[in-house]
Amino acid sequence: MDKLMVEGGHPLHGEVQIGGAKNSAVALIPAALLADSPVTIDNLPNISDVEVLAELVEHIGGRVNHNGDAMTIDPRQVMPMPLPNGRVKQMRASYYMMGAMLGRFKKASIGLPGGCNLGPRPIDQHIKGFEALGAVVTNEQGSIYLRANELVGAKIYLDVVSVGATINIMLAAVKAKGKTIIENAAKEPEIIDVATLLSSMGADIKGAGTDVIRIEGKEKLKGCAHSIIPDRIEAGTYIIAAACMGSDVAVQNVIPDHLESLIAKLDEMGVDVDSDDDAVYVKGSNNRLKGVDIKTLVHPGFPTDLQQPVTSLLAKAQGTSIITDTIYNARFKHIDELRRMGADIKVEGRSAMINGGKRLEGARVKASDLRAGAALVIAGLMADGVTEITGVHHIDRGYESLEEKLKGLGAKLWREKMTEEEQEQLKSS
Ligand SMILES: CC(=O)N[C@H]1[C@@H](OP(=O)(O)OP(=O)(O)OC[C@H]2O[C@@H](n3ccc(=O)[nH]c3=O)[C@H](O)[C@@H]2O)O[C@H](CO)[C@@H](O)[C@@H]1O
Ligand SMILES: C=C(OP(=O)(O)O)C(=O)O
Repeated sequence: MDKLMVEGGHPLHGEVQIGGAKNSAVALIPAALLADSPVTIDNLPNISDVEVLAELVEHIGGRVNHNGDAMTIDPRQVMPMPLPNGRVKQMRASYYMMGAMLGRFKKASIGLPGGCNLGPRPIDQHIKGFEALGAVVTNEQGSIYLRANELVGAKIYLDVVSVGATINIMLAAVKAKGKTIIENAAKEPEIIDVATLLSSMGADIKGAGTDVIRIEGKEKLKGCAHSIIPDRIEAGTYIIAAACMGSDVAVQNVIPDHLESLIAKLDEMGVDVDSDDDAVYVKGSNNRLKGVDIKTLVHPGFPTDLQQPVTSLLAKAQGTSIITDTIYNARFKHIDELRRMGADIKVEGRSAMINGGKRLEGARVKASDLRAGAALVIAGLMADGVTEITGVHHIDRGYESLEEKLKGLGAKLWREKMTEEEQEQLKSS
């Protein structure tokens, strides 16, 4: 087990290239199972969530050829086998195997998904959608069983705007008989990306990216090639790091429109930030950043996945900031760790009150989840001395080549093996 060491105080400058979106990749790989010939996905991020999904696909008979940032999935030999609990629990998006297997075989059995622990993350809306399409869904001893004689299109109103439920229902509905309408659908760019892939496979989907998606089911879908959109959350993380530490940083291969809510908040704080077609340019700032209030919302609002990283920037800004997470009720595990580093932050309910402008000091901290890890890396870049971050496997779920990319910008960070004693301490903490 590794820990990540970050030596603070080194300014960032230069260019960083952003990879493909994790939250697209993890849906596109299961989507490929719906085709009757190979699907090639390009611009795949090199992250552990992608590896785990590829292993799941191979476990049920799929052939996966992973070469750099391209993956070809041959789904022809896939069988409707149960999916092993262990791997499924390592990530959230293994739930997309339900929609894909249901669409293809009219049945699936799969362990309950894992992913970041951010408070309760039910999947009732996914199940509501599958049931509306005609599936019988049962939950037995921690596994979900889905079975349908046939899938028939339906009108489904989501009680909660859910990215996962929207995509999962799309995956099953593209192979259902007749028309499905998803109302109150999520509008994240990754949903459009999944719809683009499915359309290239021959699916008939209209309205992805709006809150009403209309799908006309097809009997057959074919293989195709697809390139993933850039990861707006990875991009946002580097933009925030640059705002904390940058002199002149270009964050390349992004879709700036996907980052509007972040860029607007940075503007409000006094960060010098600019963009063109596929890059965002940040000029770092000194002590003149102003605290701001932020509320996370569904897209196009401020993304919850940047709530934790941006908290580290707000800890630097002068004055008081309040950040409220309306999506998750317990996404604040990074706050105790930031406090260990000297930040002055209080949590009340779904809000964190940040009294900014305090100097941060390197400390031993624990990444409890993916974006908590990102927040701690950013804090470590700003802090005096060395910050030691454990729980690095969370970071590896979603950031490709984090050290290399940050080192390329002038940061100083490295991995060290944890001693047995440290590993024991981590397990019991
Ligand atoms: C793999 C992936 O794409 N993960 C993203 C996806 O997660 P995920 O798809 O899990 O998130 P959802 O959009 O489904 O969840 C949003 C909210 O709805 C609630 N909910 C969701 C489904 C459901 O059936 N019932 C229910 O109550 C959740 O508890 C949460 O409070 O969108 C989240 C919100 O942008 C992001 O933080 C995650 O990075
Ligand atoms: C919450 C996240 O991921 P997941 O849904 O995969 O746990 C995230 O990417 O910030």
